[in-house]
Amino acid sequence: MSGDTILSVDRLTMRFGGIVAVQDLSFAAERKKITALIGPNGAGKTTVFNCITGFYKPSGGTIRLSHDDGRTIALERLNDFRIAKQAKVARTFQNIRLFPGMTALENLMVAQHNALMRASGFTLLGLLGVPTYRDAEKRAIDLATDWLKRVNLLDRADDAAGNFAYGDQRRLEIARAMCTEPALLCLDEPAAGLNARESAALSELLLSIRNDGTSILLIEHDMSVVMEISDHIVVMDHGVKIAQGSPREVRDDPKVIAAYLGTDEEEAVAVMESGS
Ligand SMILES: Nc1ncnc2c1ncn2[C@@H]1O[C@H](COP(=O)(O)OP(=O)(O)OP(=O)(O)O)[C@@H](O)[C@H]1O
Repeated sequence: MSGDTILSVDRLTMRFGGIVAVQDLSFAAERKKITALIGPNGAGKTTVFNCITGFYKPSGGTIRLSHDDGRTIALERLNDFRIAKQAKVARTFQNIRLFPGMTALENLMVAQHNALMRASGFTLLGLLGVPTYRDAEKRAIDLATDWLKRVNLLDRADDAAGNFAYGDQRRLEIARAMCTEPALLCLDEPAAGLNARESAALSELLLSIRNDGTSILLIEHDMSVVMEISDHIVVMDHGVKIAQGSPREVRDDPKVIAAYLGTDEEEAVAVMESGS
């Protein structure tokens, strides 16, 4: 793995009975960059995410995460809880999974549960008053407040997340993932259901997260977002990688256009229009 690589996927294969959802897929994601995984419906993108984040145990291949302190973690051997905690990989889902009855602030505090429990020494006495716990709690509130500001939801900190507009929920979900202070942020279709103005705000938010030093792996169908913010794009079709490169390289690749044309004309037009 090179010094700049944070995630290295090597010959990843995932079978469901007779279905081969992902076959011998290899790619790398660079540190402090945005890597997009694109492809037509059913290409295998979410399956790759589920393997990286421990929701599926791959049928074959390796997934290595390298931290900037030199530690390398074999993700395919860990469950989802350990991948989040030890490897510091956070993810969002295609379908929003906030706690709808909790306030925006509470959603961001829950994300910091691990750090708070550590500070309590995992005891009730710790929770009740040890200074390290109080310091950790203040830090958690400060971090949550910072993120609410960054996603323009500070004035709604005390409102139930379930009452938020769709675009606001999407941004809150990203803020919640960022409150875990991830090394790698995996976003599964963050622009789904957003209007053009919300998509533009999302692009800006993701670029600012990258510029602050977090590596991002992105699945996205909205080509205006993908082409604008990605540093590197990996294209899948039918479970295999068919192309990779910069947005310009991928946009001009006839294999990519053919893959999109073969399945969904609207998506193909979107790919080509982003290039004009
Ligand atoms: N749990 C599962 N059991 C059986 N088949 C599955 C499972 N998950 C995914 N598949 C199959 O694997 C293939 C890839 O699906 P996947 O959801 O990874 O594609 P995708 O590229 O994310 O698609 P989309 O863009 O529509 O979300 C599909 O044929 C799908 O039906």
